[in-house]
This record gives sequence, C-alpha cells and structure tokens, in this order.
Amino acid sequence: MNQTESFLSGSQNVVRLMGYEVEYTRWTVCFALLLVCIAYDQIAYQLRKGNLPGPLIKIPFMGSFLDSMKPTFEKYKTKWDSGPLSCVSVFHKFVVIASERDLARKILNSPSYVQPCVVDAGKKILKHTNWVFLDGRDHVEYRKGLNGLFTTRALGVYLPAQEEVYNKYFKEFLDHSQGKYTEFMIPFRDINVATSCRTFCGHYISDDAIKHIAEEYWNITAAMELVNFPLVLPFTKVWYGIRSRKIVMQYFMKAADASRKSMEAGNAPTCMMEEWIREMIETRKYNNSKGLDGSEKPSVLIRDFSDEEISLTFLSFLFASQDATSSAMTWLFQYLADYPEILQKVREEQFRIRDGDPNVPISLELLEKMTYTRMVVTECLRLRPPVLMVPYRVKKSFPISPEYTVPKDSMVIPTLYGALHDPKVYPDPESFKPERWEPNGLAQQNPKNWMVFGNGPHVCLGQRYAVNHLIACVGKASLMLDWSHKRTVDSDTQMIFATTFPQDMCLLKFTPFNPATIKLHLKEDAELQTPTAAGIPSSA
Ligand code: HEM
Repeated sequence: MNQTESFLSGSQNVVRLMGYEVEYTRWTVCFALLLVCIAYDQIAYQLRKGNLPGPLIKIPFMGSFLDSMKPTFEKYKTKWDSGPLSCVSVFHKFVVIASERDLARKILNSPSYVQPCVVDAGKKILKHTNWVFLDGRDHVEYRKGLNGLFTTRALGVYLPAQEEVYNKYFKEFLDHSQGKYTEFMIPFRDINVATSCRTFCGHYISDDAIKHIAEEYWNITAAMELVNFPLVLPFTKVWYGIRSRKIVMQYFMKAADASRKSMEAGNAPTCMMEEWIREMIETRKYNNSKGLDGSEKPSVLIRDFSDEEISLTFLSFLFASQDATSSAMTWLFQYLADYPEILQKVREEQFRIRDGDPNVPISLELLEKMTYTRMVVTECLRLRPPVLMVPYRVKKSFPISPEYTVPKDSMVIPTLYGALHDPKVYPDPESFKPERWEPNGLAQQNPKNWMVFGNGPHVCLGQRYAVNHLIACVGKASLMLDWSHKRTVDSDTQMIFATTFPQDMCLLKFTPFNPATIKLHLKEDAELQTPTAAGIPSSA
C-alpha cells in the first residue's frame, strides 16, 4: 500500500518532522486541520477586536449567532452601554457597534468608507440591482431622480388617497375591536401597507391585492434579520422572503404599466408612480425639443426609468413604510391612550383648525396648522425610534476614532437610540413630553441629536411623507374614534421585529367618538359637526 492509499483507508502512516518520526491517521489529520481553523478564526477575531468591549473569546465559527437569533432590546442596550464602540462576531462577520451620537454621525457621513448593507439578507431579498444598494455617485444621481416625489406639492397630491384609506381602516379598527381590548399591532401594519400602496400606486392596486401584499410582505420583513443563516436553503426565512418579493413585484409592475399609460394619455397624477412618470415625460419632451416648443424646463431633468426599476424602488419604499411607520403608529396610539390629557389636546387642536367640522378634508394647509399634533408625533418618534440602528458595510479600513480602525469588510452599525435619549438634550429622556418640542426649546436647539431618520447621504427619503402621514392619520382618528389601552407588564417592553413594537402587541379598544363629549375653546359661532366621512355613527 502506498502512503495515499493507507491515508484514505485510515490506517497509520509515519512522517518525518524535524528529525522526529510522527505517526498519523486520516482522523488525526482532520482533527489537526480543525484545530488550525479554530485557531485562525479565534486569532482573526482577537486581532479585529483589539481593545473593544465584546465577547472575550469567539465561540468557534458561529460566534454570537445564537444570541443574534433572538435579539432583544435589553441585549442591545447592554451592548450600547458597554462603550461608545463595541463588537461582536457572527459566523464570518465581524460587527462593530457605535452607540454615541458623534460616532454614529461620523459613520453615516463617511460614504467613502462605508455603504449601507440594510442587513445581510437585504440584497438577496430586495434584489442586488435595487437602487438602495447603489453607492457614491450612482446613488446620488438615482436619488436626485426621486426627490420630486417628496416635494411639498407632491405630498399634497397624495393626501386624498391617504384620507380615503384612513376612513376605510378606522371602520375596520372598530370591527376588529368589537368593544374589547384586542392586539392592534397587525391592524396598524395593515393601515400602513394600505396607505403606502394607495400613495405609491393609486387605484392601480385593488383592495384584495393590498391585503395580499400585506401578507406577502410579512415574509420579507421577517427575513430581514440583522444576521441570517448564510445559505438560502428552501423553506428558510430568506427563501420565503425572495418568493414573496417576486409576488409583490408583479403587482407593482402592473401598476407601473398602467400609470405610464395614464400619464402618456395626459391625465393628472394622483399617486407617486404617476408623479414620477410625469416627470420623466416632461424631461423627455423638453430634451427632444430643447425647449424650442416653449415647454418649461422641469426643475430637475431625470432620465427614463423602466417598469422594473420603478417597481424595485417602490419595493424598497414599502419596506420602509410598512415596517418603520407601523412601529411608530403603534407606539403613537398606545401613548395617546396612556396620556388621555394629551389626546384631548390633540383632539381640541384638530377640531379647532377645522372650525368644529371634522369632515373638512386633510390638506397641506391644515397639516401646517397641526402644531401640537406634530409635537406629539415628534416626541413619540424620539422616545420610541422605530429604527434603532442602521447597518453599514466597511469598504476600506475605517479609522473611526484615534484608537480604533474598523477592518475592511466588517459591518459597522451606528445606533440612533443613544442620541435620541441623551439626557443633556432631552432631560428625563424616558418620559413622554411633547412640550419639549416647543419652538426654541432645548430639543429644537439640538438638531444634531434628531437621528430618527438617520443622517448623511442616505438619510430617509420618505421622512416628510412619513411624519405627515402619522400626523394626518392620528389627527383624523382623534376626530372619529376614541380608544383606550389595557396596560400589561409588557406594554413598555420593546420587542424587536426589524423595528420595535410593544411586547404585548398593543392591546387597544376602539369605540366611535362622540363630538358632543368634547369641551372646546372654539370660536363662539363654531358648531360641532358629526364625523361622516367614515360613516361612523357619532354615538358610542
Ligand atoms: C417613521 C417612519 C420611518 C422611519 C423611522 C425611517 C427611518 C429611516 C432610516 C433610519 C433610514 C436610514 C438612513 C441612513 O442610513 O442614514 C431610512 C432610509 C430610507 N427610508 Fe425611511 N423611515 C421611515 C419611513 C419611510 C417611508 C414612509 C419611506 C418611503 C416612502 C422611506 C424611505 C426610505 C428610503 C428610500 C431610505 C434609503 C435612502 C437612501 O439610501 O438614500 N422611509 N429610513
């Protein structure tokens, strides 16, 4: 038997090492290789870790994978409290977490060192060609083409469709509640998916399709965990997420096609897709005639985008809107029920700006006047920021502080929570105090801490839309509905499902609101009208 044959058969071999004869078998070689890999994995971890707080040793290969499977707010908080920078390793991924405001801002504003990676599974699920993964100049150029969808004028175009959804879903809230305390996390998500779909695609998406999208998109959100099992095996969360993306894309592709036809027929836009396509048509017209036909130069000249590009973009928008906005809305309704005196002030403002008539439709002018409701929404976003952290990938070694350089190919995660709970800027930071947002207050004077929507070149594109939507929705709800909250030991615990939600899923009871119960400081001649838009009877 030669040496190879004896090795394969598992029988003993002898090799000469530094003058010694060493006996070995196939098993001793495998074991030695395993030890070398473990040692390499450990040494690589220790070298990358340096002096950062983090696990003293890495569990061979998988690191903190089991911990990351069930993330809790408390575990994150412990990590943030361990230092301005800390680290963890999961499988091959080395992760650096920045918990302090200035470090977080530095990361978000260093596009030459970092790029967003959403989460590990993001590219697989949202598709690697999705614009959200573009970097540098390509990203800036693409984003320029989207800015027109969020101008004040465009935001005004979407309001009637939004209000239509609120009216429909407020009725569903009553049906869901049936006079009992019921979990409302899912109905809040449903109203946000519906509002988004109507805002994005107008009536090119049916009510049934909206319900289907809401169900499918759940798989997408569920798969967007900070760290996933690296392979896309059948029936894993990522596998289901990819399957759901394909289904949702079909709806968006059809809507994009219909929007294009409507805009080419010269109709006025009613949704975001149409706004975008109208801009493309205007740019094309201007470019073709070089302005010689007297056509006005559009404020931004944008290129043509295909139906696939449009649909992938709205897929990314829907990810943000159904998840982060649902989280914000859940906390908002919960806090308003917990603080009835604040809900009363919101309600008073909402009646006052409508001169006592709750049926006055929501408009941009009306939104401008909702100053107190805006303070309430702002405070809720501060106290319970839906997005706690934003994962970025390190493109080249990143000297984040004088003492530490984040190695290339690591994940670096700026935390938004710390800045938003900084007691120097928000005294008594764990309390819900809308009045801290009064003009010239400490909170307003420290805009650097306002990190709810991130910062830098990737700052949330939909932030004005999101805030307007939350204000409009809760304002309208205060006119048509009354609601109370059943507090449990878990009501204030932040459960992590991509964003944060109350652990007990928010137990609320909705009843119709009777305007006769409100004492207002309205103008003498203002008479209180009964809400009709939702068809909700005025007596409880
Ligand atoms: C309360 C609701 C929302 C919150 C808290 C939120 C928060 C965030 C955060 C923290 C980021 C990352 C920013 C960064 O990396 O610096 C982000 C990005 C983004 N958000 Fe939002 N978001 C919300 C709603 C929305 C909505 C409704 C839309 C779309 C209509 C949207 C569209 C986006 C997009 C497209 C990006 C990526 C921007 C880019 O990479 O250039 N968001 N959002």
